[in-house]
Amino acid sequence: MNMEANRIVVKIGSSSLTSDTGGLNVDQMAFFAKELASLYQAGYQVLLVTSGAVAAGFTALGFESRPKLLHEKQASAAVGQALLMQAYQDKLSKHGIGAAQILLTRYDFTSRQRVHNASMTIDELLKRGFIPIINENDTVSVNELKFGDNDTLSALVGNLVKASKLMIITDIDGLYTDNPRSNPEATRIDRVTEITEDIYRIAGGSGSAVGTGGMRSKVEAARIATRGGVSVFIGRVMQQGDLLQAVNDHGHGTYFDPNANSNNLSMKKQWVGYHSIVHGSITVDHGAVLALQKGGKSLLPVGVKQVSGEFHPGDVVEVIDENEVIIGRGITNYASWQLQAVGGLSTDEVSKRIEVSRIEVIHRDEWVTL
Ligand SMILES: Nc1ncnc2c1ncn2[C@@H]1O[C@H](COP(=O)(O)OP(=O)(O)O)[C@@H](O)[C@H]1O
Ligand SMILES: N[C@@H](CCC(=O)OP(=O)(O)O)C(=O)O
Repeated sequence: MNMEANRIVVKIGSSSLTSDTGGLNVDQMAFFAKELASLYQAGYQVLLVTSGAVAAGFTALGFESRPKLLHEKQASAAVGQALLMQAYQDKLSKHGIGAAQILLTRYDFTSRQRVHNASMTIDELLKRGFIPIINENDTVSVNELKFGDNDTLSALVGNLVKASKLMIITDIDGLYTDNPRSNPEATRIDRVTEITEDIYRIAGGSGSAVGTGGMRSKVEAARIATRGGVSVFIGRVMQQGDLLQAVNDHGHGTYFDPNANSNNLSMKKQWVGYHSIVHGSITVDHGAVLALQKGGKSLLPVGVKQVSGEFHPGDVVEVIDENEVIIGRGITNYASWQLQAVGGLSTDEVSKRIEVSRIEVIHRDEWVTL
């Protein structure tokens, strides 16, 4: 087993750690600490992505239910994050394991230098036998509190550390054909080999009273992680030993196979596809869509129909088809004004009109299909 094959990212949602009325469920925290310890003792390097700061903190601040306003949630997280870490440190120490806090924002992932630094810190902690405990830096992170995206965060972390598995632990034993809370006829899907539009559709909207992401954001996380070559489990861990069993493919939940074509996306492609800031968009014709999606080809000016936003060579742009569906992202070699002038023209025509360092609008090595 190489180092990365040994790495497991476990994501635990608010609903598993806190009560519906807020506040930490200390017994649950002790239970999860034991479950994490069992992975650790089995020889895995364990990383935890935990939610629960807002849910842990809002009652202490005097709110009766999860607050709605951003600054109220941020204040709750400031209180709750400390409680959360204190509880993890306390419970993990009973198993002789040290806990380290890492708070990240989506913005941190947009900088390759910050990503690199986070990755080096994590490596060092793992080398020294600590469990990195990661949460969104809620007090400064606007997007997280708007979208409750710790599911996405766990996928980004899984890809960043090249984990072999991402275990998304929630209050339900997997993805069902419909929300089982509203439809008792719904049945569980045990394995997903490809995340299709249908899978998204059945994942529906957001979930419990304390959580925010719901099943949809978990499926989205599964898509990002499987795309990066990471196997994903979404499910429930209730009895002692369940987590290790789930890691060993016998869990109560849904397994998502890693994308066979992912070839473990390089750090650069991961950054382009999932972390970078998009500066504009390029609409392309049907032929270009096929060339990019199926043919593994570069985007040439001839396929460009429309350009929006202002961007420069080296910026990341989104590519959309004529129905405005996003098909991927890549690094552009053209400025937006250049592309506006030569979109739709043949390569010969382009070189007669403007000077660019590379004739491809987006080179296939700098392209990620989404
Ligand atoms: N198709 C589905 N299958 C399973 N759960 C679903 C589905 N659609 C919606 N849900 C809801 O998603 C919830 C889990 O999401 P959430 O409450 O955000 O959990 P967490 O706090 O663990 O992130 C479930 O409790 C369930 O109500
Ligand atoms: N970072 C936030 C996560 C918010 C949240 O509820 O997320 P989740 O339970 O994963 O849907 C927190 O710690 O409260």
